[in-house]
Amino acid sequence: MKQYNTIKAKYPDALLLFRVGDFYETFGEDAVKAAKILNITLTARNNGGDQTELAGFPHHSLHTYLPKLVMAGCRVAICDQLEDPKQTKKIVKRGVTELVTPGVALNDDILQSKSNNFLAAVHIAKDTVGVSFLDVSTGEFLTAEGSEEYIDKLLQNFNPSEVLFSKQQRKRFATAFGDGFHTFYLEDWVFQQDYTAELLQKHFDVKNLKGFGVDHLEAGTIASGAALHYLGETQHNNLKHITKLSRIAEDEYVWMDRFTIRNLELYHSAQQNAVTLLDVIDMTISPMGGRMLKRWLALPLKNPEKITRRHEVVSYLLEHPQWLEQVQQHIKKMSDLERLISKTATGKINPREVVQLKNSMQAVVPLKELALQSANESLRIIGEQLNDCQLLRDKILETLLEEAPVAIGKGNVIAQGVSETLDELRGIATGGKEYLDNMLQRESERTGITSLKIASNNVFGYYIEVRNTHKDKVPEEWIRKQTLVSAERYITEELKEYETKILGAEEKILALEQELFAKLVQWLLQFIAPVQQTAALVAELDCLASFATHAKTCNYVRPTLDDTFDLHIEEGRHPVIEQQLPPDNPFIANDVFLDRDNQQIIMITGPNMSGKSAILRQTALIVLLAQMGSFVPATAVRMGCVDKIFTRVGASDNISMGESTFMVEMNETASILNNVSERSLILLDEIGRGTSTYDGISIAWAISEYLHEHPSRAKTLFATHYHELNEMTETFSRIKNYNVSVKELKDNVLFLRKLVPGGSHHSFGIHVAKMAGMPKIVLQRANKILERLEKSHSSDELSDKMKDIGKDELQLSFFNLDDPLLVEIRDEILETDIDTLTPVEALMKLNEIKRMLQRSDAVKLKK
Ligand SMILES: Nc1ncnc2c1ncn2[C@@H]1O[C@H](COP(=O)(O)OP(=O)(O)OP(=O)(O)O)[C@@H](O)[C@H]1O
Repeated sequence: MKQYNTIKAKYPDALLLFRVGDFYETFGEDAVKAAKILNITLTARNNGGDQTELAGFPHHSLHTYLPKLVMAGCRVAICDQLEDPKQTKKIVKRGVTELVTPGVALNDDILQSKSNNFLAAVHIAKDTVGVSFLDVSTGEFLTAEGSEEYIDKLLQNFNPSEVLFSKQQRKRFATAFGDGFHTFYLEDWVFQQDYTAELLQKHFDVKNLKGFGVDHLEAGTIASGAALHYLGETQHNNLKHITKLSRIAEDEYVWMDRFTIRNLELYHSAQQNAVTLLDVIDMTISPMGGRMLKRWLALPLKNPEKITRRHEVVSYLLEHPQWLEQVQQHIKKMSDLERLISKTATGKINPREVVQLKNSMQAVVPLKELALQSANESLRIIGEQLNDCQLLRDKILETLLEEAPVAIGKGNVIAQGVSETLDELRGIATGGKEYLDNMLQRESERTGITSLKIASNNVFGYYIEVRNTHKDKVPEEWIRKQTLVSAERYITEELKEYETKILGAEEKILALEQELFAKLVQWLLQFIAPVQQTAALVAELDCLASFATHAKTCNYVRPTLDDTFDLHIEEGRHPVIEQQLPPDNPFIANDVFLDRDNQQIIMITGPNMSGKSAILRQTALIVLLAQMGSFVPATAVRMGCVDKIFTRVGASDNISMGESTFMVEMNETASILNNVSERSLILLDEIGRGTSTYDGISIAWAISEYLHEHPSRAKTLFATHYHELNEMTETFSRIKNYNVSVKELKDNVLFLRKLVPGGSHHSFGIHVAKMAGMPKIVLQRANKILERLEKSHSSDELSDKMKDIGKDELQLSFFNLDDPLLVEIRDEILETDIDTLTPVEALMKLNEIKRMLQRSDAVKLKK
């Protein structure tokens, strides 16, 4: 326990897996935690008078248990035996060989093939924030600097598995970025400029970081240095695959804040099992392609030339289906090149994986040829840059056996002809066995014992076995070693001699194979950069092929980019919803036209559930897909590139997320108004409904007016229940009213889901309340009130009608219901003094009552 305690003291924050013989053991609090997470037995043992908890598992089960511990958020220190217990009489030397944390993992069981596993470090400086993202499993190392909002967006995009910051910034981090991450703090001195710069320069073997274009990002490089420091702390010292530090160029990508990313459900959704855009569009074949697609989705391009180049390739692939198929066939043959080469660098690659590396690079040969032959220039450039690393392939081919096993140390790894010594030893090992066979035959003939057998076990080594019936024929010089029920086992001088030779040879073979394999892995290190570059190009091809496949399957078209500020979508569809509707309920396509001169802001009114949000979101998704380089779900799209996408959803949609409502909504809307640009696309969904009707309308009105008057004239879609906003078109020339049409049936509505010009006059909340199962009596009453109020055009008429309704009449049985909102609605109606209201105010009051009914519906549904 003394040795355990010394080691444990060095890793107080980690769960220590302590190798004892064939087991990994945990003790004390670690054992309690491990037993709970792994569902293994917790026992206790006496430790010098004290009881210590103990839980363990066989060492070969590490790959099953380790991921569970790490995914539960544990940092796990693996303490191994550093010497062969057989070779020492003292306590075996032990030491931590790896510290696995959520953000620093190389284990295939922990990593997801189509997702990066990023470790992030954040450094909050005086007037900026620096961030770094490092995936030790692929070698990607990125940095950026900017406002808290920007860093927050990047954290959302890169979704790191672990985030580091300094001890003194613990609170600031939580305030700025929330508590949704696995976090770990490092001592403050790590986040010092001198220390981190020196660490990075030493790692990259450079005098300064100018070559990476990041030297001006002080906070960013501090964060990067801290991430690198952490790798050292977690015993990851072979990091040759981290070959560069790249800047995330903010100005190259479309800006989307965390709210937009979440609201558009690009790659994660607040609802469990909800289908995301990535789920729908991802048709990549390779893990590196999958990871790149996710990155492209998080960082859509702004530069029209770069986007057009991707569109051109997708067009080419669609026009040449055979070419596309062949490309995909070759990519299919490749393993995860990025992770294989990272494993090579970290020394964690096994023989079978080295063969996979060779076979993957082999598939690059025909891929390169295909790309070079293509008539598309971008593809030819990819072809030129693809490096099939012939030297690497030849060397692996001649060094390793094609069927090399996973485990080194069990033989059959190194090919014939690599080492003369190895071949000789193999000759002895197999020749020795042959000799034993000859000996068996010779001794059988000499002794006349027909059932002689030569075998071996761990205790006696090789022996000759004689059944009891032949015992009397055994020669004198044989030495008896073991007696069984029906046989005796003997050894002979000759047998011992050959055994030594064979066993010696086998041991030497294994040691030599290990040595030769290690040498090969070392030699492979020179190929890190070309393999990484090739992997990135294959990933790019895979993404473009995925766009083409998806475009074909789902009938997407190529968008046309121009340098206008327009957005013209003809028959646009929502890429996710259209996939989920049953065949008998096809998606209804809609046109959306926005520009800066005539139709800058579209007010979309329409009943609940009519499809307003779908139109807003599909517009953003079409723009995003186009700027990623993908084709789009529409019949035609012409657009100027967008530089920022803002989405805001009125607070009541967020109630379920438990956010403070109206304040959040206003804060977020304010941030749009402060950041809006000429090329921004703004989607506002029911903004203002988190407060009373009067406030809500006023705020929605003021926001729309601001956007209209703002010199940026940013394109805006505003979905709202407030029909009052339709009046804005009279004053503001670039605001246009549209509504999502419905057909009114006798006592129901039919959703046509078509966006048509003009405002709408009802919100049909009562119909939706009916659909949601509101008690009939409530509905009847609501309809009656609605009908009378809507017929009223003048104050007098309205007040008469309201008087007509009569307060006594409102004392209905349905108000005895438990729903506190219904009681609130009743009070609202009873307290309304209709005589004091103007017609508009009376109508607003009515709307408020309707909205309360809808909210009541929401409460009911939630229950
Ligand atoms: N164009 C369409 N074609 C077919 N189905 C659609 C279409 N648009 C929306 N839907 C379906 O209608 C449902 C409601 O749409 P959506 O959430 O956009 O309505 P909404 O008008 O925003 O409602 P609310 O005002 O209550 O938020 C969607 O979940 C989808 O299943």
